[in-house]
Amino acid sequence: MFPARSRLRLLPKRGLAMTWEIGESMTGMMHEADIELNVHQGPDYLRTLTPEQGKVCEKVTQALDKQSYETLLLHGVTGSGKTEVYQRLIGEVLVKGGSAILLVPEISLTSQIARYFQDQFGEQLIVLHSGLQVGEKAKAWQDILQGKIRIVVGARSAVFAPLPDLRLIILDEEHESAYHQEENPKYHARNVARKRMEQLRGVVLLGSATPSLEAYAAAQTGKVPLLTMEERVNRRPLPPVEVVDMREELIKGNRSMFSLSLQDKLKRTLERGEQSMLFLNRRGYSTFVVCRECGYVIRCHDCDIALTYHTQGHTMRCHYCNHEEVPPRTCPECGSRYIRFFGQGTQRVEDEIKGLYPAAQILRLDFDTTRSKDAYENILGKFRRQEADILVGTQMMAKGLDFPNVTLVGVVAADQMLNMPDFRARERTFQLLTQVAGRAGRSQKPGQVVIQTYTPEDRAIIQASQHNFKGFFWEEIGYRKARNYPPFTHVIRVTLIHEKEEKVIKGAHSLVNSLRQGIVSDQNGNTSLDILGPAPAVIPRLKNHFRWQVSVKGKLMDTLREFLHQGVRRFARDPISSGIQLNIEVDPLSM
Ligand SMILES: Nc1ncnc2c1ncn2[C@@H]1O[C@H](COP(=O)(O)OP(=O)(O)OP(=O)(O)O)[C@@H](O)[C@H]1O
Ligand SMILES: [Zn+2]
Repeated sequence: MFPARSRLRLLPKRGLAMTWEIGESMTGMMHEADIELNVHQGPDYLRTLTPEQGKVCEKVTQALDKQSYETLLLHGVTGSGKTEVYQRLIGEVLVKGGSAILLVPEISLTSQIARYFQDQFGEQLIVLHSGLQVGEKAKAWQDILQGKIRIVVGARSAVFAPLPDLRLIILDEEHESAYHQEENPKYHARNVARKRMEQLRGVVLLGSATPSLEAYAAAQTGKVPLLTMEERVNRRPLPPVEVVDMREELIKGNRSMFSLSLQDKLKRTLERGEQSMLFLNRRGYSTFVVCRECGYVIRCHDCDIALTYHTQGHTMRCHYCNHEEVPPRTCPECGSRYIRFFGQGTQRVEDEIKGLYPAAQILRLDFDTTRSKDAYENILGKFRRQEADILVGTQMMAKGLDFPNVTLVGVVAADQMLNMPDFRARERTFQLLTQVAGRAGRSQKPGQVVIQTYTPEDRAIIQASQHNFKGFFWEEIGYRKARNYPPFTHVIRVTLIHEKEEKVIKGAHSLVNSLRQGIVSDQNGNTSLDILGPAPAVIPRLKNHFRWQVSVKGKLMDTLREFLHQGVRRFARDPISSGIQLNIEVDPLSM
């Protein structure tokens, strides 16, 4: 039923003992030593699908057979074996003469997938990503066009791969914002996939353990069929998650960035010779203001967005509406003097671990250590080969990775992401925590997870610690509705960019005025459109240019587009607008 594989090769060590079907014809071709190995690690394509995997494959195959366009959403918990499902489906497509694209959000994940698929697909598969040299890329496209390549695995831009007879595009980790290209040409890989499959009457499969609110909402309305895998492979349990209240650590006199519990678990994991992963949010470009005693975070009254602290001017600002306040000396909630400006780096985490466990081998995976071309692969490769005990990193290592020896996962500061100045901050936090927790205990050894936070009562943290996606979805969707945020509305953001700050500020105000003129209200003064700002952008100054932003929000995209279009035309007639660069983003993924 599945394509014969062209050559025999043993898989890299996975250390999994499970039920394998070993085909007769195969055992005959192997040496005894190999058979021994394969009882444990056999070729992937010989795996027996779990009943849940089987059902999902069946459903998608039916969609493929219809030869009409369809998008399906696969919600499968971490470690439920989505990769295996993708492999079967692609095998299926190949047998029927088609070709397929599998997208992953980050380059670092392509090699793991390629390794997983290599034995079954061999030379018919290619990994495409923006890290390829021009020559390599040109050669790859030629091979693709000539039909030598039938499967493309890659990051975002691989969605454009010109495969003949394209039948299936899979987006793994569909919730990831990396699928959205923010620079010109702006696009979202999901939308490109959809368009291509509409034209070719094929299937788009979105997969994730933490689907985006948008995708899951579409599934709830019945627009997109929902497929689920609720259990991990071999019924392994999801790891228990301990939420540590960092306010109490302070009371205990522990000023380290690691709670006593996390310190203890790290030590024991090291002693057992197992591996740990420690997560931190990406280097903070925004600092929020928190009370270390009660966990209170200062937010904008109108937008419910964490205020961002600016050293310059010693002030806090809302990046949606530009509300500004002086940071309080004492906590408005509990009166404590422990008001702090928050933002920590991976480097500090590494240093502190070295202090606590001098013998531990530590690897760091973040923006700074992965600038060179092969850095990701090198670091992850070392960790996979168990040449290090602890991997410290940002969310770039949160998803998809499958390391059997990782039994402890620690989230150093869950609040860092929760308090990003963005209405999606809570959704992002839930996704990150769930994904991160999903890295632990994926093999026989049971895993455990520690989440450190100043706000253990936050619903994103509670639901993630209970692995409760549905619970989180319904709470969050209610919040979005109450606050009129997407997916109930659309947002278009205009960023004004110029060398002179004064000009940008004047321009931004002029744009708001121009937009206001276009607001039509009903007899009761209600309008279906909202203007947010002007306010400095989250990154207020970039490459020596000042940046301010104005956003418009409304229920209907067409109305909103037209409204903005008219407003920008009026703005263009104001002399202040000359020379100001406008960057317009429709439904931006970060705000
Ligand atoms: N049918 C199966 N039988 C045995 N092992 C399996 C089967 N399917 C998958 N596995 C193994 O289970 C582990 C988890 O699978 P996989 O990495 O595909 O999970 P996932 O659903 O993609 O998780 P995540 O969302 O965390 O990336 C892998 O080590 C994989 O090799
Ligand atoms: Zn505000």
